[in-house]
Amino acid sequence: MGEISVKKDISEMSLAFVGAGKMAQAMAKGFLAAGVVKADHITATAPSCRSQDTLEGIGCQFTHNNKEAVANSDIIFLSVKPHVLPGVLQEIAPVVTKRHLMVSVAAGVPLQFLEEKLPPKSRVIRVMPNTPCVVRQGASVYVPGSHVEKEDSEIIKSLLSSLGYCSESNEGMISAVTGLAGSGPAYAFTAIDALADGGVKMGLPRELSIKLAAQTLLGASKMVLETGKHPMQLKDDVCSPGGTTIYAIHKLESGGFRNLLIDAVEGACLRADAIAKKAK
Ligand SMILES: NC(=O)C1=CN([C@@H]2O[C@H](COP(=O)(O)OP(=O)(O)OC[C@H]3O[C@@H](n4cnc5c(N)ncnc54)[C@H](O)[C@@H]3O)[C@@H](O)[C@H]2O)C=CC1
Ligand SMILES: O=C(O)[C@@H]1CCC=N1
Repeated sequence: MGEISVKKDISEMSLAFVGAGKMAQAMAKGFLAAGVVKADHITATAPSCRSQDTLEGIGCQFTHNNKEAVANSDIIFLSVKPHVLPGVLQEIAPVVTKRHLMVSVAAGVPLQFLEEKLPPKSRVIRVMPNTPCVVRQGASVYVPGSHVEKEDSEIIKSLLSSLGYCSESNEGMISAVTGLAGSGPAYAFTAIDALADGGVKMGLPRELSIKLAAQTLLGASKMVLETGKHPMQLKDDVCSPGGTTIYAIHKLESGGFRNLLIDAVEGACLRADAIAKKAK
């Protein structure tokens, strides 16, 4: 019953994205693809007109007026860059009321900072999404702030679940989530491009090479999620004794493949922590 009534409510709610860039567009398109929000219930704001055509093209409203967009909406996604957020919070704070559920997707900006810049008792949720939510294969985590009610969390969980995997977490984990899942699509895109380069080097046409690389990562990911088997067991199943794969794995290990990926997640996580320190 809870889920049905929450979904019914959401379809009547109005959403504003303050900041109309890549993350906002990915989420807006994902929500529309999922059918959880009506296009004309979404407004996005930005100082320039760069994303106006794209957003209006999918039926959303676009404006340069942050305060007006906030004042006229129920759920506000703060989707500007972290360094822009303090100024935006100062600008919109006078129009934020009990009506509003404020949702920040900004990497590294702590809940305490957000709550301090908004009126007392503002309902604030911190989310770390990723861009694959545009195809409803996102991976996101949300952390409720001090004044968030159970129904607020349910609404956000329902919205984010429509974009892919989502779970509630605590703020101590969010930098690590950022390093792994928020930034992670960029590692995967780089891996796909590099694998495709390998195919091209060995004579495959570029288009086929990219398709094979992307589908191979997609298939491997689905096997991990759907079989429940450990990734290393699945890896062993591909490595025939004395076969081709174990020669490739040896190359990857010699080049520090795992260390590099661990370093990548750590690097992004530490950067998120550094942004958080600056916000204090
Ligand atoms: N791109 C990604 O994969 C992810 C981004 N995020 C977070 O999402 C937020 C936005 O990132 P992106 O979309 O990548 O950046 P972006 O640069 O594509 O978008 C930022 C948007 O904010 C607008 N903007 C700038 N100043 C503004 C102001 N004063 N008022 C209203 N809008 C303003 C820009 O015109 C632009 O539309 C960041 O805080 C980032 O940490 C979180 C997870 C993943
Ligand atoms: O690179 C960034 O800072 C943002 C946050 C996570 C993914 N993109």
